[in-house]
Amino acid sequence: MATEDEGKKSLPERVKDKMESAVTDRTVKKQKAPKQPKPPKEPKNVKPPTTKPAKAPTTSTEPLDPDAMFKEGWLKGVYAERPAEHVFTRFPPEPNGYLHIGHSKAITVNFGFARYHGGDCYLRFDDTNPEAEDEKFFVAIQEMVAWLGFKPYKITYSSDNFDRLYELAERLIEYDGAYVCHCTDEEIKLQRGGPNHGPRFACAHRERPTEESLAEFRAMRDGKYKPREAFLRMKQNIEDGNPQMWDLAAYRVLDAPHHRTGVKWRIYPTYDFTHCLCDSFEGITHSLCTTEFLQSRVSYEWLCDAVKVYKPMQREYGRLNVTGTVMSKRKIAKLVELGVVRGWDDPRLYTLVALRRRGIPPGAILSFINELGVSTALTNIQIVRFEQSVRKYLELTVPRLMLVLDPVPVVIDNLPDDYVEEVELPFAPKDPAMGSHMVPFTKTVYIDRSDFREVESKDFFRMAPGKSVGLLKVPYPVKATSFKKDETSGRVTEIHAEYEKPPEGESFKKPKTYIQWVGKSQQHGSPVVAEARMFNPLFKSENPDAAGGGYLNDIRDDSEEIYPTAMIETGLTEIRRRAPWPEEAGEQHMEKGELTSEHGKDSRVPGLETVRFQGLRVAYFCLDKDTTTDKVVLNRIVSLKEDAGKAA
Ligand SMILES: Nc1ncnc2c1ncn2[C@@H]1O[C@H](COP(=O)(O)OP(=O)(O)OP(=O)(O)O)[C@@H](O)[C@H]1O
Ligand SMILES: NC(=O)CC[C@H](N)C(=O)O
Repeated sequence: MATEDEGKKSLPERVKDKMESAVTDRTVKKQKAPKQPKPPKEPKNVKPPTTKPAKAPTTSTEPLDPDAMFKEGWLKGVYAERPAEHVFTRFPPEPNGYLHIGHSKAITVNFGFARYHGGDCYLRFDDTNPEAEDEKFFVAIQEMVAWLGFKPYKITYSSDNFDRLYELAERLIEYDGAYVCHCTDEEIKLQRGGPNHGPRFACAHRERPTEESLAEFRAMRDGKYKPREAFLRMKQNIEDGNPQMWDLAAYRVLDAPHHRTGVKWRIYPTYDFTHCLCDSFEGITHSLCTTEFLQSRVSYEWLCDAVKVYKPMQREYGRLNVTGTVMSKRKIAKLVELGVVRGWDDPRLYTLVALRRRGIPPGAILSFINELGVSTALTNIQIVRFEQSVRKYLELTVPRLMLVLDPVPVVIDNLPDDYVEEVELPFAPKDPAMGSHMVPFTKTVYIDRSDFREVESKDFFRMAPGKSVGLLKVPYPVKATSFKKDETSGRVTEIHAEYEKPPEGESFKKPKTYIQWVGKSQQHGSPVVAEARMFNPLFKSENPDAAGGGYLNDIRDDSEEIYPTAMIETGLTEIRRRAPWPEEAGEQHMEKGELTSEHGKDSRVPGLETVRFQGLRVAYFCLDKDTTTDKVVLNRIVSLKEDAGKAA
């Protein structure tokens, strides 16, 4: 039976310790400072950031130092530029969709950076676009941050600052840093100049008196204008080569109630006006975002200076993009609408809810991001590389048991009808500390159809008539003697065999191969019958969007293969009881009842996807949320080897 020796840590626990130390307080380098945000001191010597990414091991199975991405490379350089006493970062999603795998990089970078430096990270909902926002996304985003093992210092909303932002907008007008403009989109396009439009030029509104702009801005606020009839523009520097300085919009009129402020506002601040100021209000020391905001850094700094507030430091890292899939909200919505996938959490998608449902442990995602390292370069990663990283993580962590996907009964004729021999199976052959469990070896056992051949051949070492094969952990081999077939389908329905127990004192020839099996014993509750869902990539090509006819024409027919009568041995009961085994940072959070969404029936109970195991010789699996008291449903997390998973 499984040992529960608390004093001595098992291999997975040690591995987990190593991998999770990025998300626990144990490795925090400094004592936590008081939690009041305060502007940091400027560094005396500003060193340029290095763009060397943390080194990822290519062949080693040793887990990488979980803090590598902060200790080395670009993020090390970012800290060196501003070695703040108390680091404050923020993760600022727009609450307009489900997070995807790319966001896990942003979460790990921001929360992880703060934690590594003994600081804090805000979860700030960037909710300045009421037309696209929805309550369900607020919950889903919080849940994903917790699932990855992070706890926000505070959950804030850009909209919390609407009053303060409005005041600063008036101040900016008074400082002659903004004006109310009535130009149309077409006029603005012309003003911006370019090859077909001639030189850049300012519009007439730019020079209107500040009192007039102030009055017009108040009129915008009070409902005088309809959307697009007026907007507040920052008076930046249209001579600058950077388009982010060409008098960007600061406020626009919108006819949409806001989920938090209701109908109080008719004008809403833009991203360019809001983001840097919210960063400033929260005392953010390092505002880490993706490289598409590189040019925005100039307007970010300009605005903080223009309204004379504390200026955080924005730095930009490369996005994480997974190829061979689609991540755009609109495209995923279409797949859901057309019924190509089961929902936003379909295990073939790369949303975080989908990865969770597929059984990917949160620690495997953190470890993957850490392996990739952070630099300013865009990271394009193939699905197979992600899966390889997950496989490596699971290999070191989850328990094993026996499962047959497509079972065929083997009747061992020379055993008595009621024969039951309890056979001990370790949960992790290389790690005795994970313990073992007993499985019933019986007169009828089930093996996988692929492990039997009707005609034996020299190069086949599994079960065939006249050939001996080992059943994992069963003391002696079995030899197939005959088999029955269904004449219509041509499928083998039953195999007969002999147990090759030698006479007392005689030795026996060890078989070349051992195969997995599941015993048949009602008394032991064996087998457990399950529907196994085997997932392959959803798309045929690396770039589904470029496929002829677009991504909808690139969908594989075999992206999901179902084995309706897979069989699992009794070890599942213990793995279920102990789940999550090993414990995962974010999944522990769930047990503490910190989540609020509808995930599972009771969000305080770890989800079914935390019941993970390696089906020996088959693949890594978890329980799917479709599992009920009457039916077990399995998801294949990843195959055991890369090739098996790629079979197209
Ligand atoms: N692929 C990605 N890789 C790394 N970080 C990302 C990625 N996508 C978004 N982020 C970052 O996550 C944070 C919050 O994202 P937000 O939801 O506002 O982004 P987005 O760009 O709208 O995402 P989407 O890809 O869904 O359009 C931002 O700081 C953003 O830069
Ligand atoms: N600076 C940022 O991180 C940008 C966040 C913002 N919510 C966006 O993606 O548009």
